[in-house]
Amino acid sequence: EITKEQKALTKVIVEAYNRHQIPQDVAKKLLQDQYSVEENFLLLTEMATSQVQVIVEFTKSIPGFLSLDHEDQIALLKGSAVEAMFLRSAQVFSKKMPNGHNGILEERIRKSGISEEFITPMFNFYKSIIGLHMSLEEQALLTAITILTPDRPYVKDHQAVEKLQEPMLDVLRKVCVLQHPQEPQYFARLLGRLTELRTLTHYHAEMLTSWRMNDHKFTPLLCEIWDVQ
Ligand SMILES: Cc1cccc(C)c1-c1noc(C(C)C)c1COc1ccc(-c2ccc3cc(C(=O)O)ncc3c2)cc1
Repeated sequence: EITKEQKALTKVIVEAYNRHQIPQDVAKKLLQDQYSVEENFLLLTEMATSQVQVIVEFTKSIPGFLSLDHEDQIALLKGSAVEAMFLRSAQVFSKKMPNGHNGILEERIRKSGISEEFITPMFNFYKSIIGLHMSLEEQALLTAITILTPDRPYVKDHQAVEKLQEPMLDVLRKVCVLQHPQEPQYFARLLGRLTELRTLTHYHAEMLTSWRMNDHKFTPLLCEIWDVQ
């Protein structure tokens, strides 16, 4: 069923996903005890900056990515960073973190100057992802598939990106059948999450605007990837 090549591809993606993580000293900062809106915003900015670096390194490990047109590489990263971070931060909530990160991360996000109209869809998404109980392979493959979305803005060579994304979709479909035999629609549900992620990217753009209106500062890396300031 799963070919040798597909096994090898999954192994490369899962290893890259495991290798590139937020450094524990950055993650531990979530536990410090200041909980003001300002403090939470600064902490989340630091987490997001570190997470973007992790996503860039993970993306560079995706077979074939570095052979894409360089401007397309940038367009794919800019177009998928927020979605990859939603997926990644969702894993924090679903892993019952030993040091209780998930409750703390949720509390800081809820108190960081994000308006209620975005908080609701955001945590509905988190709930729906957690409810899927994704395996590590599924998380890693879904993140790679999200990054390799051909129809991001400014991508020139759609076909080259499709050629990388399709084998990932094929192996994810087979992994889902193997790991959720009792749920034939599981793969379709996973892809449905990617559609929901697109709407969150739209909300996120508005979140950025409202933060900027209240004169919140971002790091140079976030300004570059999100085209702000
Ligand atoms: C608020 C929001 C929601 C979703 C996506 C984005 C980009 C934003 C968002 N939008 O803007 C911001 C900042 C700039 C205020 C954010 C904040 O993003 C993040 C991104 C990632 C994480 C993150 C990722 C992995 C972790 C691993 C571990 C561990 O393994 O122990 N622990 C903590 C971790 C924290 C937290 C906040």
